[in-house]
Amino acid sequence: MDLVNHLNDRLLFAIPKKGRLYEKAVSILKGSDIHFHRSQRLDIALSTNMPIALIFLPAADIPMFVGEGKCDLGITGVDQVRESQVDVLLPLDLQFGSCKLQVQVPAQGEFKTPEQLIGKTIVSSFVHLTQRYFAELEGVPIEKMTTKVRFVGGSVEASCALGIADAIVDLVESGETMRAAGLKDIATVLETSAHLIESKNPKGDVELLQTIKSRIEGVMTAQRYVSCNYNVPESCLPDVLKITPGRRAPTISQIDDEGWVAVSAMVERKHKGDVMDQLKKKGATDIMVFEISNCRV
Ligand SMILES: Nc1ncnc2c1ncn2[C@@H]1O[C@H](COP(=O)(O)OP(=O)(O)OP(=O)(O)O)[C@@H](O)[C@H]1O
Ligand SMILES: O=P(O)(O)OC[C@H]1O[C@H](OP(=O)(O)OP(=O)(O)O)[C@H](O)[C@@H]1O
Repeated sequence: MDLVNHLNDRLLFAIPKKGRLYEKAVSILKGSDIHFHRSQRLDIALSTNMPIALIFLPAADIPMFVGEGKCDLGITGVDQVRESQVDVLLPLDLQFGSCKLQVQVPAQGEFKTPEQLIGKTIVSSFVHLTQRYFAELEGVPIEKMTTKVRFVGGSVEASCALGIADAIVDLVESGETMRAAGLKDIATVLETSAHLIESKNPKGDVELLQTIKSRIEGVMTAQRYVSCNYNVPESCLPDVLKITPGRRAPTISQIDDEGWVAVSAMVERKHKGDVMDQLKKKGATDIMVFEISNCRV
């Protein structure tokens, strides 16, 4: 199939081709009912049910493609967007790929603060963010800074042990990689998570773009909330509605039992245990929690 000619009338959506963000990005596409089949080794997949082409790219390259309007939408980390210095919209925090870009030094070494690293050598895959951070620390423009920043594409954590860096700037989530390399963090340059990113000059159909955004927003909401349903004496309503105010408002229905009503409300998944305990104490019965498989908000 001549894939390139099939791209003309499609909205182009850039997806990380591998690494930390890949699985979750693909599961968001699935949750959004964007069907596709990706042939082995091909980095372009045409959606089989929507006029969308998925372009699988390295997470670091996605901001550039979206920033230049070559792709209309993308999924990547805020760290990659800031490092690329491109101007894109960030309409949705996808709430995965959360970590921090941190200044790390040998745990047993002499450096305790980032100021002590002024004039030293720092190794990172994020050279622009590192330069900007140390230039600000020195209070001078990047061209005048004395701190040296060197690029390494991967295994940055080995740089201090190998004698090519006094400190590194790298991503930290659990801290395991950092500790295993004998390093500790002394400052945070940036907090990041995966976001939906959007071109400021989209070439694709704007209505379709809105539909995709709304579907992804629905997937995020479905992941964040559960539906909580219970029966309660009408006299207890003021108390229980304080516990389950819902996203907008709870649904209250009459039931075939004099003086009783049924309540249905969206509850944050992380609070569901507490909410059920509190409802029981305030007189609710038959309390049930259901998964929301999808929704539009
Ligand atoms: N440990 C982590 N925890 C959470 N998110 C992370 C972590 N490491 C990286 N990320 C996020 O995932 C993005 C891609 O990182 P990843 O290491 O998967 O890159 P990659 O595309 O596989 O490239 P590389 O080949 O350079 O490793 C990062 O920019 C960051 O937003
Ligand atoms: O704090 P932690 O939970 O240990 O995570 C941090 C590590 O995760 C990332 O690398 P990744 O494992 O994705 O591999 P990479 O070095 O090939 O990018 C990052 O570059 C760190 O090395």
